[in-house]
Amino acid sequence: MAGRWEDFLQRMARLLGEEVKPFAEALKRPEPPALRVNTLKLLPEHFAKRSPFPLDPVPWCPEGFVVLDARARPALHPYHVAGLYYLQDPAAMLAGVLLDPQPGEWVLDLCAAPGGKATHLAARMQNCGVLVANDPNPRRVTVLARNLERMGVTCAVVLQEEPARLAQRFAGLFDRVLVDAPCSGEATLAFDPEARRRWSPRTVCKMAALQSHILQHAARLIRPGGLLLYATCTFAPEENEEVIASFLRTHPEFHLVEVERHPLFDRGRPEWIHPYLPELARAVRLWPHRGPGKGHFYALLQREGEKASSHPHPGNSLPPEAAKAYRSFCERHLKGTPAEEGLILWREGIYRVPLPFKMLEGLRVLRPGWWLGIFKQGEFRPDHALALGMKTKQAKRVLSLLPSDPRLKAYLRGEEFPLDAEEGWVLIAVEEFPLGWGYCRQGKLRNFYPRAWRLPTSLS
Ligand SMILES: C[S@@+](CC[C@H](N)C(=O)[O-])C[C@H]1O[C@@H](n2cnc3c(N)ncnc32)[C@H](O)[C@@H]1O
Repeated sequence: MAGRWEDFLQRMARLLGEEVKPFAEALKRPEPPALRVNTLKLLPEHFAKRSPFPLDPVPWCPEGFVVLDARARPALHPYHVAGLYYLQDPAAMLAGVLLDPQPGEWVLDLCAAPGGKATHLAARMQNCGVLVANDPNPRRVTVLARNLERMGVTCAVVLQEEPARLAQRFAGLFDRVLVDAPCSGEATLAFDPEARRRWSPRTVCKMAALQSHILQHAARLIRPGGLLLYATCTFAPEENEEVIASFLRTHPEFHLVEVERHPLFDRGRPEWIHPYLPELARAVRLWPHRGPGKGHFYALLQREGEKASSHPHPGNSLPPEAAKAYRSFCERHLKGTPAEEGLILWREGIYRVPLPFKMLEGLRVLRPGWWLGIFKQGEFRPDHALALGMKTKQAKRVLSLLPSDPRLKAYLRGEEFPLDAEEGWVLIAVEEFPLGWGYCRQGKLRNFYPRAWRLPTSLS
């Protein structure tokens, strides 16, 4: 671990003095897993009652808990695939709390993959409004789409774009924007050899330039009076206070917002940069040696002015044959239609879009909205995202399994099993939480659990 780790600690010692010792120890200590309960599925207090693991609340996030049993493997529990929680560093949970998006708003997560913070934003919005979740990295954006799906997010558009292209298309439209910027990742240096290999003082400078570039485009996306949250998981003042100071110099229409402070929050450090800008103290620093998590920097900015106009509504453009097939599926298998407005047909998929589809023309779109199903040869076949975005009480036929039921693991491994039921689609659930679809025919359940999500057979 020598070399870059030592260089990093020397830099930090110049800032922190004696405090660098507990800081370095905390960075090296293995962190217990932490999870954020998905309030789209259940309330934190209800989860706490049924949790298979002992939990300790995260002090600044009502949905967040640290798992107290070091042997627990929450990623392998069926509640995880059912989207009841997202495994997330406690320090990262503060983004959703500080930005605090409201139902009905238009929210943009500009650097969203793999989706820890985006899924939190959607839950705070109660799936109501528009969440544009964007990441330019093609591999990471696929994981982002999958995580949004697993968590039952139905208000998201997933894009793979450069911030400049979004700024041209959506200028001044968003109520809140999150820039969880790519950074030198100093919070991960102790346990991530790849982050250590990449880290150097030059990387810090390069990342600072990229962060300023992203922020500049983010600023154009915010409506008057809207909020912009800047976040990093790194400690270097060059990537934190300096980026914000230079942003404020070139964007006088923004100011730093004083956030409600928890005793474990440290303030931003104006004294670590030149020229001295006292309001930088309004930023928040979380340190690994002072509370749970590996540390983060946050700065909440507000654009001056008042909201001027309301947001455009999506229209319906579903061709009649596709609409007929979708309705006939809903009549036969569901109690009502989960989505009536904003229906479109795009690349054989029927989606519920949260904004006018023409606003997405020419952009690299992964998901224009909630994927309801495929329309092919006159038939509608439900998609996995439909299952995860609905409630079991909305389906006519549900196979509800306990976590200990061997059929549950068989389902997650993609296996078929006998089922004595009428022919048709069955919503498979762990207790009352949907996991996916099966199709029952001739006493057997055909498995429609997506291949990419299946448990390896070795995990029996
Ligand atoms: C810190 S990670 C985001 C983590 C994510 N917000 C979460 O909570 O799961 C930073 C992300 O920025 C993306 N990124 C890299 N360059 C970018 C750019 N020029 N514009 C926007 N995002 C970028 C990376 O692909 C990466 O996924």
